[in-house]
Amino acid sequence: MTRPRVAVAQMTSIGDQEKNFSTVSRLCQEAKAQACSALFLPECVSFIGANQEETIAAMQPLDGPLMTRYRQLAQQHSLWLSLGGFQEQGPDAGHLYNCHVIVSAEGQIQARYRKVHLFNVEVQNGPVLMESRSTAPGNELVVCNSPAGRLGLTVCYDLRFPEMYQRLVFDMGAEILLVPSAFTKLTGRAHWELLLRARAVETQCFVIAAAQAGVHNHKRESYGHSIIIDPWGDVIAKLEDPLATGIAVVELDFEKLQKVRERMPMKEHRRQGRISMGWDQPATADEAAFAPGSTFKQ
Ligand SMILES: O=C(O)CNC(=O)[C@H](CS)NC(=O)CCC(=O)C(=O)O
Repeated sequence: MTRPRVAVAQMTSIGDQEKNFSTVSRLCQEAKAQACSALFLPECVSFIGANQEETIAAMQPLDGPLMTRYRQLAQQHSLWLSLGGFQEQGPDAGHLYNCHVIVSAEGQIQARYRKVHLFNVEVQNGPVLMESRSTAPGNELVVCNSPAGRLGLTVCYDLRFPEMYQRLVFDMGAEILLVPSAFTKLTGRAHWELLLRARAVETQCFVIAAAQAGVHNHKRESYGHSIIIDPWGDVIAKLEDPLATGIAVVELDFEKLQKVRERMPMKEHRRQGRISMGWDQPATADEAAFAPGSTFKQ
């Protein structure tokens, strides 16, 4: 059985697309030097602005010059890239999509997922983040085949909405759940690893979570702790320094995934759609919350 070798990245994006691009370029070299077939990068990989105006000014369509350069980078290194969050030109001049893009080793866009759950939260003793002021939500679930396995795409705050992961895995066949993030320091300390391991255990999937780390500007600081978890919930890779820029490399053991799923066949045991909202209510059909939008192309 195959054991795809993959890398999870960690970085500190800033308000300078050129500098972030050269950081990613360096991380690609490292991943290639360690014989990886795929590199997973965090949310806001190409840019983190100091305010919403800067972020809006950074947005580009996926066929624009910046994404074209990231596609060339993937091709040059013959490496699959998960660009965990790209400021994609949105539905109007004041809104972008927080877009997770998968690029193949040939430099083709294989899938794009627009973040569904937007982070409008006043973190206690932390920042006030109102993502929906500048970001329009997506409304499609996306899975995508890759040499590493079948990927389920999500972004950051989505992590707190487990029903989405259930559908990506049990209805759409994902084997690796991606959660590229820019978690705040405070919420990260409290919930990051707990939630990620829970998603891995309850879906029997690998979870790959590339994180933004450290100080981006005078207002933003991220928790770091990029991590890869296996389908039993074991942590199999993390950055030695939870705030450093770099990668952690691991081989994904699909035999273990198969064993975990065989020994506890949760997909078969699932009774979604056969339970009612009360003892005196009839069981109703499972209503689709999202339109499945698989962009699987292979
Ligand atoms: O603002 C941008 O440039 C890009 N978007 C983000 O960084 C988003 C929204 S502010 N961050 C999160 O979702 C953090 C979630 C989080 O920390 C939690 O769930 O606890």
